Amino acid sequence: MSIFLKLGWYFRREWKLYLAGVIGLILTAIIGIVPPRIIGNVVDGIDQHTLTARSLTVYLVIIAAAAIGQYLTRYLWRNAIWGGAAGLERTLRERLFWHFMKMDATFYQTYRTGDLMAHATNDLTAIERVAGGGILQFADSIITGGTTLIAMMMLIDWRLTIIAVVPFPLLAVVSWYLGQKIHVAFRASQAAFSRLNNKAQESISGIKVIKALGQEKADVKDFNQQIDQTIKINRRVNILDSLFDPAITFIIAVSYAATIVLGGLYVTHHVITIGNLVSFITYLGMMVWPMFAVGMLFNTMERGNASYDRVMDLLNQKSAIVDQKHGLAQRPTGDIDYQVKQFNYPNDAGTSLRNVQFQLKAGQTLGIVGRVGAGKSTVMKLILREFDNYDGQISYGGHDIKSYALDNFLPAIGYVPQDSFLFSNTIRENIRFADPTVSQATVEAVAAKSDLSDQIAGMTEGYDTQVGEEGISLSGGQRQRLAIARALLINPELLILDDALSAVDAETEAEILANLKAERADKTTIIAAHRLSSVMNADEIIVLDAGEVVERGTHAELMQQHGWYAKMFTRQQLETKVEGAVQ
Ligand SMILES: Nc1ncnc2c1ncn2[C@@H]1O[C@H](COP(=O)(O)OP(=O)(O)OP(=O)(O)O)[C@@H](O)[C@H]1O
Repeated sequence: MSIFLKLGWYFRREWKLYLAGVIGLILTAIIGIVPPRIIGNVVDGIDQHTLTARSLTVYLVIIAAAAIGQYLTRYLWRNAIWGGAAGLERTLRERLFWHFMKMDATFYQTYRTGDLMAHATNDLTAIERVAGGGILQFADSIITGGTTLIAMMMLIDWRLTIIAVVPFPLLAVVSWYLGQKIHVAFRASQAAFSRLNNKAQESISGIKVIKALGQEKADVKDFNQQIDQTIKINRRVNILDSLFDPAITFIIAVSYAATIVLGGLYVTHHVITIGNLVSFITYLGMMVWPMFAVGMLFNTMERGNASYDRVMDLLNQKSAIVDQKHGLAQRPTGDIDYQVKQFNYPNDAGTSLRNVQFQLKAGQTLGIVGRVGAGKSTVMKLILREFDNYDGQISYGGHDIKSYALDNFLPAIGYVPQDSFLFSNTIRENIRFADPTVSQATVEAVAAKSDLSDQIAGMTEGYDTQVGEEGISLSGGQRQRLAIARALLINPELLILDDALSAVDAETEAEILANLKAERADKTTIIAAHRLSSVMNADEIIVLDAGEVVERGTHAELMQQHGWYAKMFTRQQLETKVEGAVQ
């Protein structure tokens, strides 16, 4: 029953719809009493030779009117209750999707995509069933069952009714007992489905790697094991499910047997007429569905309850990134002051950044270099507010970045990581993703700055070329350039290129960087790169090692320090020369 309380907020919101549904159900139940009673009268009329053509016609008209009445009332409740269920599904889907949009990087590190998809599909369906089928089963078992019972008692015989309902409490006990077990089993089954979903999602996304490493068989074996495990867990739900129906059938059979024995005795002793007994047995037949409804209701509620708890577990997860209620509503501009004393990734004991400090005037360029895993991306992630749990302060335009409203802060930053996500859409739509209303001329201008125009011109479909899922039909370099064009479209105050030109050749990279310098004279840029020539023109370069700044200065200053930068730069220059000579 608790799921109805948990969904109380929705039923209160949609009370008019549900009231209409319940009224429809009550009317359907009341009208449903009429035909069996009429049939009983007809039987008595035949038995007592009192049935006339006129009374038969009246009976037929009443039955026809009852049928038409039920047609209308059924239409009323179906529309109302199924409409209500669809509304709940919509509300929960929207809420969950919005929640996904707001959650932080830690959330996505904790939950896997397949798991989240399972919550958004199977679990929401189970909850929706409570507001549709569940309400119907609840109302049916109480309204139809109750009305029929009253009719049996008032219109036929109360003693016979009591005998017929003696086995009913057994149904409540069985339903309650199995319902409890189903709750636990169904939660486990949904969790198993999540794992399976996740496995399928990961295997499909990673199919190229699986094939390249010849792991198809091993992966199929792993998948089969997960299927077996899921089926094993589901089997328990099925067993519990299949215990319901026979229990109900058994209880009904006992009721019928008792009714026929006692009813037969009453007829022979003239306590009730044969017509009454026929009506009574028809009413008892009408009790079958409400009794099944009781069983199904427990089942629906427990499934809905288990799924509701799972979805609520997700919705109750709070993002660690707090968007200030009355955050600064302005676009960040001006100088950046980065002062991070220490940063550890959540759930990671190691320190990822220590004493990283730099100041960047509006329009300047900062280069960040260092070996693999030195902390270059981490420096950027803190500016992008992926994590807020650092010791220190990062200011933009004189204000702590945490004091800006996220909706104003993030759109001012153009972030291009090494592997940008592209949507399965056309090149044009990917470029103007941040503003689908911009003109073709604007799209072409940013494509030109990213040195992508010639490449697009060479494609048969040009800007209408579909890039495929995650941009699969483009080369690595084309994907990177498209991502840069997409970031440039918003003319960001701060452009962050996180190894975003690693897949293009040095010459093209130099061209793109020159374009950016010319176009973005008053805008700030941060470039992290492994190829040191990418940052040699920066106003300041910092060299990171194990999360700490070990060298800093301009290119010329760093070359004079004869440290990691100077050594690396010389080596890379030599490699370029050797490559050039070989070609
Ligand atoms: N989400 C995360 N959770 C825990 N640790 C992380 C996370 N992301 C990165 N790290 C760790 O933080 C350290 C710095 O990683 P980061 O990605 O900043 O390095 P990087 O210098 O950008 O490396 P690369 O040159 O390979 O891109 C690494 O040791 C990495 O394992």
